[in-house]
Amino acid sequence: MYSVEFIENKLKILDQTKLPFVEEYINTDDVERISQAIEKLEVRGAPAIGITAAYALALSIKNSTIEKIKNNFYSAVNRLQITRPTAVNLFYAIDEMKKFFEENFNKKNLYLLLIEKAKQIHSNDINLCERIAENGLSIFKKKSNVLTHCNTGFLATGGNGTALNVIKKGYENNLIEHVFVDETRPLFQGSRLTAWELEKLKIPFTIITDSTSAFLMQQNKIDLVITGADRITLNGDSANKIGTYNLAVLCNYHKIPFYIAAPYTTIDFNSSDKSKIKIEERNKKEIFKIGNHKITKEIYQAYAPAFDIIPNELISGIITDAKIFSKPYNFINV
Ligand SMILES: CSC[C@H]1O[C@H](OP(=O)(O)O)[C@H](O)[C@@H]1O
Repeated sequence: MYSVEFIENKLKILDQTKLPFVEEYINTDDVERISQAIEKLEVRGAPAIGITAAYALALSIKNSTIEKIKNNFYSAVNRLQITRPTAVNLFYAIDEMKKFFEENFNKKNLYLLLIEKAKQIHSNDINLCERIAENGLSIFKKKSNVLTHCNTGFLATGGNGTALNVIKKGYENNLIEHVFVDETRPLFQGSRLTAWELEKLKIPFTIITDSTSAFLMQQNKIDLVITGADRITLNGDSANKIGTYNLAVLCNYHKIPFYIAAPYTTIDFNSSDKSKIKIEERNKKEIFKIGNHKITKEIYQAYAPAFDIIPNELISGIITDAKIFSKPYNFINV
């Protein structure tokens, strides 16, 4: 299974808002519909939205006349660029596709070439996921109880995932005792998506509320924490799902290793530190409801940042496709 697949000249998106109860797909070749799928988190996860954008850019010229190719392509660039601001993988993929478009603009079969480029970005991520998982094995000093936050499995990537793929590989090597899964409010990527993936993988897990992690740490029930990232700056400051900073601070207090797993496509080589990271702010209504069920009055004030920032000093190691980086982090020459 994949979060997204390119089949019969359309993008097939597994609608993650319907999981874990319904496996329903969005089949489309329309850039606007794909952009909305990213904004509504029907497809989500830093690498997955980059891959999705790459296919969308190829599809943007699928039925173009020669005269309209440039306008259609760059309109799609502009539309996709404003979908979600934090995951740098989105902008990495857009830049890769733009460069390829400009280099091959005069070629007759440009649409097919762009599709092949998008497929290359997709298959590259499949490979990066596996290398992250292999590199991550060394973080397990014994059979461990692991806590993770949000969703970082195949639903969030083009392959088998980042942090959740490290957990998968660890389990396959008899290094995982149990996985604690933060539900991850307000959109429940943990209790809906990570739980669904771990069920499929037959890995033992327990869902907890986001506020339970501290109590588990206090009882010495967590051996390590591993999460993903949406943007990592050159000095290792990292943005990830809201609530990750809480975990990093707790790990520091309880002397529990805190790891981040991410491919190089999540490293922002243009940003020196956390001051440069733009945090997506979502509609406050996402806090006021669970699914379609309202839980309080929408007239109330609320604040819904989708991510927070983990300063590099709280990160025990950053597991990438190249290796595990340690402090002091410096990704300039990666
Ligand atoms: C492997 S990247 C997963 C990353 O993306 C998630 O954010 P969202 O669900 O809003 O796309 C979360 O930050 C995960 O760590």
